[in-house]
Amino acid sequence: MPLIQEIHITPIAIVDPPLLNAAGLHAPYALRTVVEIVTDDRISGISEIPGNADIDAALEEAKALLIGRDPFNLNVIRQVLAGHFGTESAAARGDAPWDQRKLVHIFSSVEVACLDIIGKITGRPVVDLLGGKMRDRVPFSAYLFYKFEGAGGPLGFGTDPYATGWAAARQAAALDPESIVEQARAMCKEFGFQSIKLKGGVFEPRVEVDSMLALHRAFGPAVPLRVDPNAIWEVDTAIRYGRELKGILEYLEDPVRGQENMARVRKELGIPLATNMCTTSFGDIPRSIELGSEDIILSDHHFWGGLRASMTLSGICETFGRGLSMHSNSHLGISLAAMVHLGAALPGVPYALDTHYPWQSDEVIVGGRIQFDEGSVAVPTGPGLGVELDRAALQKLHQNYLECGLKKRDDEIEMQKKVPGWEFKAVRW
Ligand SMILES: O=C([O-])[C@@H](O)[C@@H](O)[C@H](O)[C@@H](O)C(=O)[O-]
Ligand SMILES: [Mg+2]
Repeated sequence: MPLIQEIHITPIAIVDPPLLNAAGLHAPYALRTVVEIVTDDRISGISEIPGNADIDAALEEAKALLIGRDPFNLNVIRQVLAGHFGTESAAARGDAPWDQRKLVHIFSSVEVACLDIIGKITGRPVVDLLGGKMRDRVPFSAYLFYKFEGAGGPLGFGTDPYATGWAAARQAAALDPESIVEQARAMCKEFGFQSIKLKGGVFEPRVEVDSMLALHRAFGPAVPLRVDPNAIWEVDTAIRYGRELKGILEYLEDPVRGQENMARVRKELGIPLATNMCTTSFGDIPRSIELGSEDIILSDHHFWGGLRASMTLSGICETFGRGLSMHSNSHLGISLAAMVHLGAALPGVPYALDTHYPWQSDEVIVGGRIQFDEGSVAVPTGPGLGVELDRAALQKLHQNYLECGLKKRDDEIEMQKKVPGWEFKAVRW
């Protein structure tokens, strides 16, 4: 029986453009942590999670609980980690209840790396360990951002992996409806996406609704649209502007903060609401059902405690008539591969999944960037995740981490560097 012998935790910094959101501005680097677990018979499994020095320290602490354990026994591993880190309540997590949870992040990183090991031992792809493949290709959506001009990182994108207009469009500023339409055209041309999401919460709702109307005019009714103001609107604002968007949106994502407010907007508007901010853990489900706070839960295996937990969530969604899709943050190919295995195992994928991947240019896997074909990614067929760590790239990206000085994501501070005095407001309009 193979046992966990080594755990390597490597924080990395990847170039990220100056993207805008309700919390402020993306820093020139986004942080990720790559975890590698090695068994005593030298089988290695990998995973990638959002980077944060506190989570990295907790992962270091978890090592002692994990070394010597059977990577196949994920149930015991989770129980041991839960016993140590506890389950943090939403109340304890304050204003951002979806974030900063040690247990979900740590277990997700350990689970994905162990599934990679199990896949390599059994010779099966991770999707098979999740119950088997329902589709060969997983569809993703274009993910547009208002942004300042520039590419991020002091060296810019370096050798840009994208040859088409996307390389230029990714550098261009996008601060109004016209430039958002241009960004959408370039991104869809490069990746073949067939649905479009706009990250909102940046400008006053009038501008953002006009951007959605411009996208609708440019792409027509066949391309599903979504907008995500990251819960920065008042209930009345969401209802007023939501009415204008009725008929052109596939769903409206987190227009307002909290399950009660989401339920009020949903009842009033009658258009599907999606969330990755109000129902964000299993503990939130009973209240979500009671109130009817959303139609679609945007899962994320990094935030819901792994791939198998996301399968469990899918069953709950099916039982209670909720849709399920996927949320994303800035990420590389290890996370994308895990998302694709999960997306292939889900019983249905009625909505194209979110991914920030087009905004990144770095990669940490052998063979470079994962390819999209007509907006979809083919499910890797090799054993485990089907992607291998590029150790030279890992070292380079770790060096970026050491040099960039960032220890956690803070979009508010980044925005203040551009706009002195700018302050985050949980609800702005
Ligand atoms: O990267 C961003 O700016 C996004 O706003 C991200 O932080 C969100 O978590 C996410 O993409 C979302 O759908 O809310
Ligand atoms: Mg969202």
